[in-house]
Amino acid sequence: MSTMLSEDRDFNGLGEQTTDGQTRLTGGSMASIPEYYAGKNVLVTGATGFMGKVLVEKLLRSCPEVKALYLLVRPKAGQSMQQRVSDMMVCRLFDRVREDNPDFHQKIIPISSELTQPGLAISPEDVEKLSACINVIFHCAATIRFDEPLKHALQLNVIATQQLLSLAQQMNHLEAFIHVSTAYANCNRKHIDEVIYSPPVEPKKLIESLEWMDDGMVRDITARLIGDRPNTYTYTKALAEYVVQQEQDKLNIAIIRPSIVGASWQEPFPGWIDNFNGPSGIFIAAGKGILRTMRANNDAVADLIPVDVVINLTLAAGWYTAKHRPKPALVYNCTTGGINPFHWGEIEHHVMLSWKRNPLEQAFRRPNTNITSNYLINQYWILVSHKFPALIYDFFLRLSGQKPQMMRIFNRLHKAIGLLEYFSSRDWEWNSENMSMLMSQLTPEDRKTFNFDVRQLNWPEYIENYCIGTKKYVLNEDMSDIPAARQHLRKLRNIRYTFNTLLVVFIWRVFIARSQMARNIWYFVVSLCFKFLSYFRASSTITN
Ligand SMILES: CCCCCCCCCCCCCCCCCC(=O)SCCNC(=O)CCNC(=O)[C@H](O)C(C)(C)COP(=O)(O)OP(=O)(O)OC[C@H]1O[C@@H](n2cnc3c(N)ncnc32)[C@H](O)[C@@H]1OP(=O)(O)O
Ligand SMILES: NC(=O)C1=CN([C@@H]2O[C@H](COP(=O)(O)OP(=O)(O)OC[C@H]3O[C@@H](n4cnc5c(N)ncnc54)[C@H](OP(=O)(O)O)[C@@H]3O)[C@@H](O)[C@H]2O)C=CC1
Repeated sequence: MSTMLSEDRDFNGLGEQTTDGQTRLTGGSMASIPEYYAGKNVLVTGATGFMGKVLVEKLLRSCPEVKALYLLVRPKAGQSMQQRVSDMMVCRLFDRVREDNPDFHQKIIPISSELTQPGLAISPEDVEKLSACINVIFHCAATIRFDEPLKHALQLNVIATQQLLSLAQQMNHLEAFIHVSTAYANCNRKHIDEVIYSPPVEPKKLIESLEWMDDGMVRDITARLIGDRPNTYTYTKALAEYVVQQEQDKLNIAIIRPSIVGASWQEPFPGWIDNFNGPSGIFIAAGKGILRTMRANNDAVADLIPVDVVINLTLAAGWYTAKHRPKPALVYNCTTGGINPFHWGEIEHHVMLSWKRNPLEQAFRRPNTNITSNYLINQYWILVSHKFPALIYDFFLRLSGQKPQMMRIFNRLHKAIGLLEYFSSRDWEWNSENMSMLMSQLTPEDRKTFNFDVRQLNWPEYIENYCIGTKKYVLNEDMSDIPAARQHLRKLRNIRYTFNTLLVVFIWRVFIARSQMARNIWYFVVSLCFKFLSYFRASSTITN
């Protein structure tokens, strides 16, 4: 890989590598990223998802001469694919593109596709159209659920990728195929290089075996199959990388491996986020005062990466792959830990600070989350700070004739944090040399427009914008309501003080009623207080 890199660096804008490994001199300086995408037809899968949307927006905004974006979209939840794409384009994420070019939607061509179906359920006419015009593919679609049944995860993350690769081979003008993987595809290793590791099993054999098994049988063998990986997601993403690698002789391929993708850092505006995945749901649950404890290692690196950084790198990788056609295919570990590390303990601190400054509306309790790596301590706080308040709250809901709901919310939260704990309790080392190499290949202008230099990332500022982003864009809360949210937190504090005082008095009353010793202590403390009071009164009378 390192030989490959140095060879690539030598091109430095002077030549291109052809598919048969020959270097063809182009004799001039290399086109910038926007110049490269000008006039190109780009195919995007997963465009309605978190990262796909940001990719579409950035491509339209920073490469305004791109010819067309073909989006593979399925109808969902009673909405046609056309309706879904129209809804996507009116969302706030596209405000800046809309300002620059109100007609940007004309460049977007939705193609009906259900990736889990044979042939991706693309009509023959559309296949013909795509085969004739597509220049670059960005494959973002995947199931990212950690509890996905193996068969479905395999269908979408592996088989659909295989089918897309077959389609790509029919495309006459394809210059680059960019596959979005995850930095955790090989999370069973501590140190992860920018190489494709041997798959845990030959994907073809697994696909054939699972074909005849019913869901129950697959469920029974899933744990054995995934082995030391935590879920079917990371397992199938590892298989998908291998499947992509198999085609590297026929296509110009790159694999992007982002770590934990968070809200945007700078673009299109700081803090943009639209989902509860990964840390976002945790931050929100902490801000609402629901999450009080979670298992995480304070000193482990929290490898968050802003979504705009990932997308800038992905677009740059598309440009580089098309121009240089590196063989073997390059893998880009898109991570922050080795360059600008930040730890879960620091994240906790800054998230709490941020919620103090910009509280969420209608919090259940005052935000106060603590992370611990100790299982027993965590279980204790779950009982005291999650289950006990939930029981009391549900009891009052029942008394007032309403349906109890808090315990149900906590059960869902516990399921979610149970699935995330694996990632917050360990740390990994990723080699990210290719990210640095790619940066060195950009023109100074592209380095600004497609910035993925995470050395400049100021974590406290980023975390604050991230929390504000979840408030504004996920929960649709208004920033002007912050004074009311603060007032609500003060009310909660007073309720808590009153509750604690009543609890102490109650417990003490029970003790006094039952124990002579408790009564003696009580009389002793009360008489001591009286003595102090009369001493202070006497001394203040003398000084007056
Ligand atoms: C404060 C300090 C803290 C510091 C420590 C922080 C530690 C953080 C650790 C984060 C580690 C993240 C690691 C990720 C690593 C892999 C990265 C990737 O490659 S891949 C990327 C990572 N991949 C992932 O992150 C996927 C992980 N997620 C999953 O696998 C599943 O969501 C699930 C199994 C957790 C829940 O399944 P299920 O119970 O079936 O629930 P559904 O999903 O069906 O959602 C139902 C509805 O609830 C909504 N909602 C959801 N959450 C929340 C919330 N917290 N609240 C409120 N609402 C929430 C949801 O929007 C939906 O609404 P609607 O659409 O119905 O209106
Ligand atoms: N988010 C993260 O933290 C990370 C994500 N990644 C990778 O980045 C990529 C994008 O992730 P992200 O944007 O967060 O994921 P999302 O869940 O937000 O988006 C997934 C996309 O895939 C599409 N999709 C899912 N199933 C099908 C199907 N059967 N047919 C057609 N389209 C389908 C979804 O479409 P629909 O709207 O119709 O459901 C959606 O557009 C994935 O490959 C993921 O592995 C890697 C590291 C971290």
